[in-house]
Amino acid sequence: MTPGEALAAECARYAAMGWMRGTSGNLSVVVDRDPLRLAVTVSGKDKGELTPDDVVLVDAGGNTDDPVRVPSAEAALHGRIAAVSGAGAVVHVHALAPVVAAERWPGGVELRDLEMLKGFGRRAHDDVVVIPVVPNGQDMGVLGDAFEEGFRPDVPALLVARHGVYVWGDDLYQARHRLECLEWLLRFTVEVPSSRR
Ligand SMILES: CSC[C@@H](O)[C@@H](O)C(=O)COP(=O)(O)O
Ligand SMILES: [Zn+2]
Repeated sequence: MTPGEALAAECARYAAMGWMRGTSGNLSVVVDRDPLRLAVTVSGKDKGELTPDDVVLVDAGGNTDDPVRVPSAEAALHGRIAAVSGAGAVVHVHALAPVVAAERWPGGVELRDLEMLKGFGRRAHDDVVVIPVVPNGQDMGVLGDAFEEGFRPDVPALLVARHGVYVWGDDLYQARHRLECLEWLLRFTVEVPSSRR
């Protein structure tokens, strides 16, 4: 499967889950490590209707020499995440639970004692996972700095307040499973009162 085919198929899956409403969200895969180059989804299109042609090659700063296609407005953050974490794929969606969780716990969202943590690469018990939260903004350099400041190699996710969630992994498949588990974990955390957790 080409990067374009894989990214379009993955976007269709997330869109069907209601996580890419109104053209929101963007996905990328690393196609070269040195220098870093990524295939990223184009900007502004309905992510549930992408074709394999709707991806752009960008450098670590999100810049492209493609004369036609416009890369995601958030391509530079994908580049920063891939560079810092070593991930092979980065996914960003606008699911609601991550944003509600970031709103309630702006200093970081704590997760513990839940079986689904295993799907996020952590232990179900005796392990506390804190998902970092950074303020939203339109400057990807500022967002990237905030991400890097709170980066921990064992937490492959970032919540952007009043915006959405980024998750990464070795490939799109691992990133998907981490995202699906994290969304479940955050939904549980916002819906169950702290006295019951
Ligand atoms: C509903 S607009 C959302 C955008 O501003 C942005 O946050 C987003 O996720 C998609 O941007 P895009 O440039 O299409 O990749
Ligand atoms: Zn977004």
